[in-house]
Amino acid sequence: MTVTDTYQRPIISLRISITNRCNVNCFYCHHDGILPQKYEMTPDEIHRIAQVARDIGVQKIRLSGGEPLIRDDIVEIVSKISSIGFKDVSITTNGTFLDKYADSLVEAGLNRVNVSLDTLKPEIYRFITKKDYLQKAKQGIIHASESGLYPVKVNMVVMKGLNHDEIWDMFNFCQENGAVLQLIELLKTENCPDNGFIDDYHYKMDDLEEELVNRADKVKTRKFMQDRKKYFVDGGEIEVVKPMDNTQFCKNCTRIRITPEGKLKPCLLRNDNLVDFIEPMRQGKSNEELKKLFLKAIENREPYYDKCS
Ligand SMILES: Nc1nc2c(ncn2[C@@H]2O[C@H](COP(=O)(O)OP(=O)(O)OP(=O)(O)O)[C@@H](O)[C@H]2O)c(=O)[nH]1
Ligand SMILES: C[S@@+](CC[C@H](N)C(=O)[O-])C[C@H]1O[C@@H](n2cnc3c(N)ncnc32)[C@H](O)[C@@H]1O
Ligand code: SF4
Ligand code: SF4
Repeated sequence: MTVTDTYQRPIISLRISITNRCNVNCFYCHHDGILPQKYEMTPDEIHRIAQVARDIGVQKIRLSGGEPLIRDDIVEIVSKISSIGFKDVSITTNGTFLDKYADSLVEAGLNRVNVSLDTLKPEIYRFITKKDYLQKAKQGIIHASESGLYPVKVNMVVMKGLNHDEIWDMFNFCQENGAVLQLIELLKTENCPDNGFIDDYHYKMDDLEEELVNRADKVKTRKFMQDRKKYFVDGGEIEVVKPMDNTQFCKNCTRIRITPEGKLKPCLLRNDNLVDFIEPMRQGKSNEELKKLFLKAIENREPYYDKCS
């Protein structure tokens, strides 16, 4: 059974934000749209949430944050989720702990990772993250590929005047390491730091997409993945994530989220329609009652760039 929202969008994927903590400090970070949090859920609580999600037809789990690999119990969390039997269990990470964890995560049942890396230049990496972890992040990607996680995607937020001239170098790095390149539009959410970064660095991806169309041997549209385009170039793959003002993107959104404090979050860009899940769960509600909370959150879903425009 798959549940569909009032806009006929099937809910296929749950994104669990397991922490808002991070070991780096990217100046543009939207923390997956989540406001500052005091608490984190335990591995058993995360496991139960995933079970209820499975019961309402969710097929894919993504762990994100903050930096998910900052949690000492990350392997236990992945192992508990994987034991449920999802089609796909993945993590989005800055990669700096991947060298340490990749093998244990594979053993725990993780299928794949997206690793965020915006630049191959040490000084730009430091400017973006305030840390000197470029080598660690690159090593994390290399180790992830070698450990059998597949596909490994490299998430590159494209920024005007900062890294937009590095796209093809990054593509070469991905090609060398068997990774897919994912080019992401810089986005502002209500919890983003108010440092004027959009005015300074927002890069319109239109010219780039034109170049990709010309260079690609083949283009695919990922229907249940927000209608995203995937370009096949010189034996490699480049995906483009361009959400801003994109009604097609929201029209094909099939994901729901949960915050580190256990509130169901119907949309990345909103915090006014959350549904508390953890308190009822801690009070001992049955799976049937908890399923209703998922359905309530799904009922709250609206395509953001349709309603707001
Ligand atoms: N507006 C919007 N942007 C999103 C959403 N999900 C992801 N993004 C953007 O896409 C970027 C990449 O997200 P990831 O966590 O790597 O996952 P993904 O690319 O959505 O998922 P896969 O392609 O399945 O690996 C994030 O940085 C967000 O900026 C969403 O639901 N809405
Ligand atoms: C919030 S991070 C959390 C996971 C992990 N710490 C990481 O960096 O991959 C998830 C993704 O969001 C992206 N991201 C963060 N802030 C963004 C913004 N303002 N616009 C677009 N993408 C952003 C990051 O590059 C990363 O790929
Ligand atoms: S690594 Fe991820 S969570 Fe940490 S600051 Fe950067 S984008 Fe945000
Ligand atoms: S409705 Fe649009 S903005 Fe909201 S989570 Fe889905 S794709 Fe993102």
